Amino acid sequence: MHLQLGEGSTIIVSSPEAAEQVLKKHDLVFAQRPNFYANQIAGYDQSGLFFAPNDDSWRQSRKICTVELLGAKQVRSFKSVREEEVEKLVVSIASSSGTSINLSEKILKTTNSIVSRSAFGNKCRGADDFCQALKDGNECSSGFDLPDLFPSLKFLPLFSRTKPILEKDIFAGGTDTTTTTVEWAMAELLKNPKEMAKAQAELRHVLEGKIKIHEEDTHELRFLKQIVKETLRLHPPGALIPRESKEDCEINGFLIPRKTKAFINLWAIGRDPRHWRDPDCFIPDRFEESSVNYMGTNFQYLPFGTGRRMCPGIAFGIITTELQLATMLYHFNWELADGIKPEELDMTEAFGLSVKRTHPLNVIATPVPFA
Ligand code: HEM
Repeated sequence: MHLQLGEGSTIIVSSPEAAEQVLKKHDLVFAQRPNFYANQIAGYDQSGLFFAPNDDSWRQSRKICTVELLGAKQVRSFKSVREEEVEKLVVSIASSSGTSINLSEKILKTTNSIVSRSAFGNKCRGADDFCQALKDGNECSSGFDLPDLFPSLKFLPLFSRTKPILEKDIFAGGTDTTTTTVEWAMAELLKNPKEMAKAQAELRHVLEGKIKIHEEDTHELRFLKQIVKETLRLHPPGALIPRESKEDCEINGFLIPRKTKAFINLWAIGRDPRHWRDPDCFIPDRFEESSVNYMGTNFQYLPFGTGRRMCPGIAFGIITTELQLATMLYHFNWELADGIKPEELDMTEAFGLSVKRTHPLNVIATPVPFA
């Protein structure tokens, strides 16, 4: 779809086939992000990684990100942080058991603590302000400190330019997307009690009365992993990936001029009826026998994007999501607050940079005695 927005051309890419053209065949042409006015504010004048132009500084930043911060070894090294914060979540939910709680808020706080402790070594000064700012879409006034968690980074060339990434991109990118995923997964499970029961049966069978869930336990949770995949198909937090062409190219017989903005519509791609049976239904089982994965090679399923600008935080995002979900489902039974029936749960999506729920998830949690 072509939109003429002011002087610039914009294309919306809504099919797996067209996404493959843009993100694979013309990957290098579309490795830029558009420089919107909003980016200049939210993206700190393109100084962060997400909105950075495709240049040496971005390459250096990305390397630091993938090797020093978000590589498999680094992600593993933050295991105790994730487990501690998720344990606090359990305590916090248990303290309000039997009464209505705003689960969206609790998930946001937990993810925020996990990401900030991993990125900064301690809880973000003004974490509550930051959570509020994420909810409101405003700028956080508190600012962040970068302690000496990664002292070696200071000696890398361009460190002063990459510092903002550690401070803002990782924090904001990691918190918002992961929170949204956990929240939608819980909402879908509350709306689909059969899937909830199946997930809890798997957990209680695999964990067999364990008091505490460790990250390794999630490896065996096949159905839980399918739930996360299905949630990201229906609710990709970054529903529109922004890219821009750096030179003319041809796609499906159309000339796409230089500086055309392209939005890859992951939301539409994940619900394409030519590729997905009952596309609007939450059916985690569809991934049972499927080889479709997160790695960006299946163009009908791109929740983390693909190519040069693909998300570097997949491992961090997935384990944080899985651990929170597994723990909440294992330790508690869940129902919707205010007498709302599963089929009545409002699933309206809010307008914003990431696709969140319009209404918070108000629930009642009952602790499971054996857990
Ligand atoms: C469920 C969780 C997450 C989802 C669904 C997600 C999704 C995405 C998507 C769709 C993109 C754009 C990719 C493209 O243009 O092809 C992206 C980029 C990015 N993500 Fe994530 N993300 C998640 C978690 C994280 C986490 C935990 C971090 C860091 C801690 C992170 C950091 C980034 C960064 C820095 C970029 C920009 C990469 C670049 O432009 O080179 N993300 N993410």
